[in-house]
Amino acid sequence: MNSEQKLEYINKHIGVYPDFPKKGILFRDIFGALTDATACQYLKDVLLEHVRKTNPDIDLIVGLESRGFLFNLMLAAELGVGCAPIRKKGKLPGECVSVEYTLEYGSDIFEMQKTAIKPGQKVLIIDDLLATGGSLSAAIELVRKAGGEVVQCLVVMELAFLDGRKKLDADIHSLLKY
Ligand SMILES: O=P(O)(O)OC[C@H]1O[C@H](OP(=O)(O)OP(=O)(O)O)[C@H](O)[C@@H]1O
Ligand SMILES: Nc1ncnc2[nH]cnc12
Ligand SMILES: [Mg+2]
Repeated sequence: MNSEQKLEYINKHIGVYPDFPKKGILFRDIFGALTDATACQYLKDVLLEHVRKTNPDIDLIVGLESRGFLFNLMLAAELGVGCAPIRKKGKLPGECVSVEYTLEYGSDIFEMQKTAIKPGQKVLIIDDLLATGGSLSAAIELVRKAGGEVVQCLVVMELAFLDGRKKLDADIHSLLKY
């Protein structure tokens, strides 16, 4: 099975919920795919294939709470690098950098530990979905504030009609576009 066929299979298993969590939002639920054993395997395959093909020079994977965490340890372990979290406010101990942001259906504060990134480390940021780009934009800012260099941002799904990538000054990659 090639990567396009695997992506088609994954796409069929992603849940689609109108008006969640707010009226007018079409929610794309990655967890819907994860209950299927084959979709789990294919997600791992296509993400790794993508990173190996684009071959970014990276030292660290940074995953966004919470759905980004589904992928950051897996990618880090397979690629032989470390991983670090960006979390919603108040969850991380020690000194943190923080950024307020808005997303498609709300707003929040993201934080990252100052010690998570060694000066100049090259970072790949991973998340499940790019919508308005508010979350990824905040993540890029935090990685830079913490002393890292953003080499690539990777998401499984991109809501391309929202044009979120327009506000992101980094290399953005997505596997499924809507
Ligand atoms: O491009 P944006 O408009 O910023 O939206 C994208 C973000 O929204 C969702 O996360 P959410 O904040 O709902 O939290 P979760 O991952 O903890 O479910 C999704 O997992 C992305 O992280
Ligand atoms: N439409 C959507 N579906 C799932 N997660 C999201 N995060 C922001 N917008 C979203
Ligand atoms: Mg999220």
